[in-house]
Amino acid sequence: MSIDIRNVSKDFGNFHALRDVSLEINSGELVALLGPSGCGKTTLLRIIAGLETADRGHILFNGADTTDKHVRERNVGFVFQHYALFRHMSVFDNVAFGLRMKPKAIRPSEAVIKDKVHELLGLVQLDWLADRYPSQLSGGQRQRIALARALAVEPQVLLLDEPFGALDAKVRKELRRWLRRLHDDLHVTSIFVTHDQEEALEVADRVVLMNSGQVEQIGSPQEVWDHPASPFVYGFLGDVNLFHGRAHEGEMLIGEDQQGLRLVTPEHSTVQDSKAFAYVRPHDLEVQRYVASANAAQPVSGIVAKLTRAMVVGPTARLELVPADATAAGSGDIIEAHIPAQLYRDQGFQEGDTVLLTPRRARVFVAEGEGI
Ligand SMILES: Nc1ncnc2c1ncn2[C@@H]1O[C@H](COP(=O)(O)OP(=O)(O)OP(=O)(O)O)[C@@H](O)[C@H]1O
Repeated sequence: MSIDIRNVSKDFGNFHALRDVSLEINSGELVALLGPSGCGKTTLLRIIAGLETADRGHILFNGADTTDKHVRERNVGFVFQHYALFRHMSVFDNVAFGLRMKPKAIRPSEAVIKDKVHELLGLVQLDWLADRYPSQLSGGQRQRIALARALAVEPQVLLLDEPFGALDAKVRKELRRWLRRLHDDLHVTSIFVTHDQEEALEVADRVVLMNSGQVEQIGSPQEVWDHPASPFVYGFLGDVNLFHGRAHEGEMLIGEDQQGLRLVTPEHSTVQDSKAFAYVRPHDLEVQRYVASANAAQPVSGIVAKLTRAMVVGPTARLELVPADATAAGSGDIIEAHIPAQLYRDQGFQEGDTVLLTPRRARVFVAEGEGI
């Protein structure tokens, strides 16, 4: 089932929870809605489900408007962060619930229900827990049972709202791999809400980045990671350093003229002396020992910084640095660089060293309203 979200807006009083959101989800796709707390992810999910109505816009399932369709007619399965299992029912009865609630005319026989429930419990690999009660399950097991229950009525759309949000990091990781495999087997059109970028990038076919009720970018995990469309997306997807400077005719200067760094930005070739920001991921910063030139007038091509802290655990050395020229980074900002631990040892770096930082890759954004 394809889902077409067309120009959906929703206000709560004076607050704009969703502003003109449009999005097309292909049949069988697994899409992640990703964004910070309060950006409108759950509201959008609830509107798709029919639990909430949009003030403006439409939701189409397979091209047909759902506006007048009750939540029960939409054939949607849900899984929420807080396991909504019935505490007084066994695992078996929880999974059977949706089937037993069907109108008599289409309700399967108890024998068919039994087979179906065991098939679903097998699918989520928990058949051996059929007789237990929810209180006797781990958090991860409860979420898998919640998913089995949602799948029991063969929904055409599966909506998952932070399904693994309450679980610890290790279980979350296991479950998201498991969810991906399950989706590859079943191909139910699924929308997955999360504020965890790693989760979204690992699980989804496409990621929808939301901010303040709007869609900032839609793309495959690779696309949004490699080509963030806005400073917000860059900052939201992973660690990033922000450098301040000015852009002019295809070049950005970070820091003071003689002690700064020039970045070539052909995409801003028409910009005239505008405030600009460069985003650089910690692993895209090259770190070298700094040797001051005897000729003070000779320009330095890089950012001179002091290594204030080094965490060398495992294969990566995570370095915290403070720029010598405070105008290069935001005032008081620490620069983060990640280099191979072996390189750190080979170079004999130590806390307190002065080093030269040069970005291998940077993304420059010109301040809004300035430049072209
Ligand atoms: N029924 C409501 N009445 C008033 N405001 C609401 C209501 N539901 C949501 N909001 C507000 O709308 C905004 C978006 O809420 P929503 O739950 O969609 O965000 P979210 O992106 O899912 O956040 P989180 O990750 O914290 O769950 C929030 O500021 C929230 O306070």
